Amino acid sequence: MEAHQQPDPLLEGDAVYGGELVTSADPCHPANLIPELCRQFYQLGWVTGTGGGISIRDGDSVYIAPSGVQKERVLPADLFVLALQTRQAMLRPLQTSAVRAARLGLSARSASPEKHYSSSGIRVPQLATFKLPEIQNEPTRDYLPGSAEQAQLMAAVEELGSKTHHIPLVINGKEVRVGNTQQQVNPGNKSQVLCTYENAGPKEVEEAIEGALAAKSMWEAMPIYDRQAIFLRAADLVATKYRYKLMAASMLGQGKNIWQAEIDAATESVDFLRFNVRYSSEIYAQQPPFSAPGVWNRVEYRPLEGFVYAVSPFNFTAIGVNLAAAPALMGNTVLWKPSNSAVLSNYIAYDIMREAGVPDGVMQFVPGDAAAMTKQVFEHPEFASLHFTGSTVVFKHMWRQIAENIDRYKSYPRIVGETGGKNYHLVHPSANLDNAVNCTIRGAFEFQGQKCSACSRLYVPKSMWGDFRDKLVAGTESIQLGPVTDPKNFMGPVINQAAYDKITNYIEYARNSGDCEIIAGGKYSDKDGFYIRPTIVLTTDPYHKLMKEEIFGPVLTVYVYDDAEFDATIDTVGKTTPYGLTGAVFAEDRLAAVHASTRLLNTAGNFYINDKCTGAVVGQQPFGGSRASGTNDKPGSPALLQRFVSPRSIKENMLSISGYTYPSNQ
Ligand SMILES: NC(=O)c1ccc[n+]([C@@H]2O[C@H](COP(=O)([O-])OP(=O)(O)OC[C@H]3O[C@@H](n4cnc5c(N)ncnc54)[C@H](O)[C@@H]3O)[C@@H](O)[C@H]2O)c1
Ligand SMILES: N[C@@H](CCC=O)C(=O)O
Repeated sequence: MEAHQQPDPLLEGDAVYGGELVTSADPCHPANLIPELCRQFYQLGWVTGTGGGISIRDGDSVYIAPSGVQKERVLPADLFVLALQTRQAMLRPLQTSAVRAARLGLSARSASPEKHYSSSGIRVPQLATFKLPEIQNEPTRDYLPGSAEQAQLMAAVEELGSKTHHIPLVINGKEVRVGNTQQQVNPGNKSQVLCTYENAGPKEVEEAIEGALAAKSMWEAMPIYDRQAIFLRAADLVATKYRYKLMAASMLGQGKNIWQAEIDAATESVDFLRFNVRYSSEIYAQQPPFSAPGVWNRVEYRPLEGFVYAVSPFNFTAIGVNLAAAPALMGNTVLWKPSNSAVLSNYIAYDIMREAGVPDGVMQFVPGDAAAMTKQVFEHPEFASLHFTGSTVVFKHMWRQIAENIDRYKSYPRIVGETGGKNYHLVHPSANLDNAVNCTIRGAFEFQGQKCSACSRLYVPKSMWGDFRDKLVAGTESIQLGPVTDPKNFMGPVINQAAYDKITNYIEYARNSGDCEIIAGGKYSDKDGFYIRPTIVLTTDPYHKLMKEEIFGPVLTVYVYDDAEFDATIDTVGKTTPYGLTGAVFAEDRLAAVHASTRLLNTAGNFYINDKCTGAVVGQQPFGGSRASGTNDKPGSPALLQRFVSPRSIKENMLSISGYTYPSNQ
């Protein structure tokens, strides 16, 4: 490096640094950092004096050194500052984050942590151990007829639906239009186009990956309190300013009625954002309980090396929020590919997080061709993690793709996926009948059965079946089905033509099966929207196709067992499907409940006693299943966040040793 002989333009006034103009009066200007750097160099024993100092510009890079320092000791300025601030040597000697980001056209906000985290030159970014605000579940609102909240929500629905929105890609903070667009329609009214959205091609995916990698060093160096503040702010924005807009998009776009939109888009999104913040603090606080005399042991929770790929399903807006936000909170940068059937709500959620302060490049919003984009992402050497929620078949396919690419990767990718279910209600003869019936109607048919947790198989003892059937069928037939814009409707449309065709094929299969009888519903129409009546199938075969496969729609299949066969039925429940997501036992007899709970240990990651098998609440029932239902990493708990960090243990020795021999050598 010949830079020592060059004049130093940065000492002479304004300069471009990290892609942005800084003035020499700015405390973050490299020149103003020199005295502190000299002091640090002195402490490291690299120089004998602390006076003087120069900054050196060499091509794109900026270097800092005290006067007369040996050339090989010179470090890039931004790298050294980072090292001081975070006490980590993030060695990227050839390309500093600032230069890399500047080349990609990112602003210095994404590139130069020292400029944004210090107010007076180099400072330790953490000057206290802060106490978080108290974190509680966001209260649900009732939206009673005639209430102001219902009126405001419906006004938001009206406004959002009054035009076709255009959704861009967002890469490195820039809205990108590629001209290759698709539409998202209202599933309850197919003629209403809610939005057109851009589809990322290979070029945009590459830019999104490179931008995420460039933003990484800035984001991981941001103190956890600042990252937490961003997501707490996002939670508050969802809970207040954007609550109705986000709900309206989930109602119109995903066919949710008011209640279902409230518990998903509003409260669950808020809960994920807030509870994750609390969990991140709990994780950071996990430190070795013991340090030997003269030693300080510490653990740092590093984000993963590389980028995270978040792929979200259509059915929960909140799940999309969590898939992108959870890894980001822990210091990762993320590509978020939303479902084609939920682009509008997911984009609104994304935009809220940007407004809350998520910096450019940290979360890239990239709808697109799922298969092509995923193939490209999985071939990238810095792919660090898949954060997926969706169907089992897609997840298994992705897992195989990752395995095929394993030799390309820098690290073993973390594969996190929550997938399908075939969830059960097992009713014991001692159960409270009305409770079991009503829980089953809700569990099977709310949101049209399009919850991974939805009850889709029911086991009832013969002694109860007469009354049970009457009440179950009467209740189901009384369900109002129609557009979600009418608050009276308990059910709305299923999500799209493919879902409609799949579900109605199952209904027809049952109609034509000798061992099945349709005892409620069975009717459907896709004339205006994708409407399917809640359907109950009674089967005499506990291993019938409809008892085994995920239908993901409003179809419940019932098997009636002999009361004396409760034990055998427990075994049947456990053996019927490859899934293990949710399940419930209904019993007033405590021993029966305990017995079922024990024997069904591995059949459900979320198990309920005398309650429906849906409706897990963040912070209360961490969610997820095992077997074919996923990796059970429990979104809504600290366990999930642990998947997005790679801890580093640090042992610091306070005392020097004076020789290498052991006492026993003497
Ligand atoms: N266990 C859980 O927590 C949970 C929660 C919600 C939904 N789900 C499951 O999700 C499914 C319903 O959601 P969905 O219909 O959106 O699921 P899906 O699997 O069809 O799609 C999920 C995501 O994967 C993408 N995708 C589809 N094909 C792909 C491919 N070949 N390669 C890469 N990506 C691909 C989609 O575009 C979407 O973004 C159900 O099976 C349900 O049980 C599970
Ligand atoms: N968390 C939800 C399910 C999410 C899947 O669709 C529940 O418990 O009902």
